[in-house]
Amino acid sequence: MDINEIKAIATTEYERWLLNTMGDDEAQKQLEALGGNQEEVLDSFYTHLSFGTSGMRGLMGLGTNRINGYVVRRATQGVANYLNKRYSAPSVVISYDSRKNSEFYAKETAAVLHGNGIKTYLFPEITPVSVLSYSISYLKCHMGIMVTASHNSKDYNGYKVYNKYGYQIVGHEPDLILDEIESLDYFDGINYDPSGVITVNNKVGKSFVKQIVSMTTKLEHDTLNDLKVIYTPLNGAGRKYVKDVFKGIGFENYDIVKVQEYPDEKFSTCPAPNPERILAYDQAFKYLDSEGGDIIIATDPDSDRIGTAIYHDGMRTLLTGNQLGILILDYLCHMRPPEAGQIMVNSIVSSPLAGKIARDNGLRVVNTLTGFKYIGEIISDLKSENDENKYYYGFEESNGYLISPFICDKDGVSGVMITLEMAAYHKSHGKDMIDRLNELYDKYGVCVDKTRNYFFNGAEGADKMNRIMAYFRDEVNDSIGGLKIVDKIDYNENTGLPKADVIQFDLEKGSTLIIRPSGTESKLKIYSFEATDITPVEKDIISIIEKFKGL
Ligand SMILES: O=P([O-])(O)O[C@H]1O[C@H](COP(=O)(O)O)[C@@H](O)[C@H](O)[C@H]1O
Ligand SMILES: [Mg+2]
Repeated sequence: MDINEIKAIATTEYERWLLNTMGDDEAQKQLEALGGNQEEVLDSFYTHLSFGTSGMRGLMGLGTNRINGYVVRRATQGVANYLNKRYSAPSVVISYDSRKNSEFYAKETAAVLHGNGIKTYLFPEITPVSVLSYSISYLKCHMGIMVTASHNSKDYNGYKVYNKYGYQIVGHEPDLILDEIESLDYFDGINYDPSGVITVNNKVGKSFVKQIVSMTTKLEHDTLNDLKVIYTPLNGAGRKYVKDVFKGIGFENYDIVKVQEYPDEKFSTCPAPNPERILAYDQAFKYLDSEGGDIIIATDPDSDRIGTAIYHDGMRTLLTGNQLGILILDYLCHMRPPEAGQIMVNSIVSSPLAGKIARDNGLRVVNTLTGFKYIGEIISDLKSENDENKYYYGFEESNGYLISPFICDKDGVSGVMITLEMAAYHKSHGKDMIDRLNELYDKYGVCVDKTRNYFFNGAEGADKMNRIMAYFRDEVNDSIGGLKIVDKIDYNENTGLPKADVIQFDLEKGSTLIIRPSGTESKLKIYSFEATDITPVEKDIISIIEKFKGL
């Protein structure tokens, strides 16, 4: 389809929405405001939101390619139809984070599910997504839904869907649910009944915290409390649970960044509430500068990502998701050595250094595609064979960690606990986290990892990203930036993993480059792992991307 046909479809759909939202004054106002901007109409209506790496996610606003009440209710009606066909008496638990409209969409989701005769539980307040995952088995539900756009900026929202095992839907399930959704209209055939939704009681959360506290590595009280932590929930759902875990393990030496302690739907002091980005630590560093402290720990708004930053040699230093993953692995191996047959699971974009350390400690390493759902699937398979003890640890590059198979999703709350214990342990040996990392580089070889993001907005951006991927797939075969390509893996071919739009280049001198479009944001991600300086490679890649950007 060429761009003019796509524009025509978007305009027709826009006009249909104008007609069908009569009576909804707010929607009419927003649609009319959109009307003057052709590009906005195109982006809002050129496609229907679909399931990406982590559910349905998009900018909030009116349109089929946006998150709004109409899109949420239609998606939920599709989910309800799917569940009612599959189970005789399905039940669902719903949670939400702190962003604008999250509570409203969660309530709309509950009303539609209940309107379809589904037993529906709703958390009474903002709750981490890992608690939602936990609550699915606790409440014996068939599904869980979390309203969140995770770490994205304030204008986004989304809808994560969990299966009855507690990980985000994978394989054919998203397609089956999408088929149901796509057979529906946005304005008709949606059942709705907000009465009779059950409020989740606080036993679930208490049991979750108890589980986490039982996973502590039990440092001496003084060793633990010699570390001063500045914690920021980035205005999200982590605060209450993290505080309860601190209490449970006897940790008192912390401050919470005041301006980020409670929800602020504008994320005024952290416009990018993403623990992967140094910007997110700005307030926490200011706090540390005035109040003192050893490390900063941050969780994202739905509290499944966690990151950490310190002053090292006087410089503000953010650990990458891989570095933190490696340090947690190293610490765990020291405190509770792996048993024979145990596995570490990580994604294909995780640092090869983690694999080296894991193997050296007797672990078997299993790689998955990007998306913690694939790690969750492995845990769930182990559970179904009563083999969950084989799971030792799992992590992914984008700041997701899980130190025990007590749930099937990454968890920021236990992540905070283990990070603080690891840092306290190293402090008691006169080191900070970077010192320990350098020791690991000395032992296993340097592996510098970097993830670069290139944003491409809207319909045209999506098209450009496709063309860039095609270019790397078809045209780049011999060398990049003067380094010879030793091996090239296209994950769209048979690699033993599900097919995915990912290309990996193994270069001479032990470097690796991986390119893929993000499944959660409109951007291309380029990951590099280098044993050597690959600045020329970086330059080459950037010039290719810039060329396409300008086209
Ligand atoms: O947003 P979160 O914290 O749920 O994190 C989500 O996005 C990450 C990055 O995905 P992508 O590279 O496709 O953008 C995934 O690895 C993760 O498993 C997923 O849950
Ligand atoms: Mg998140």
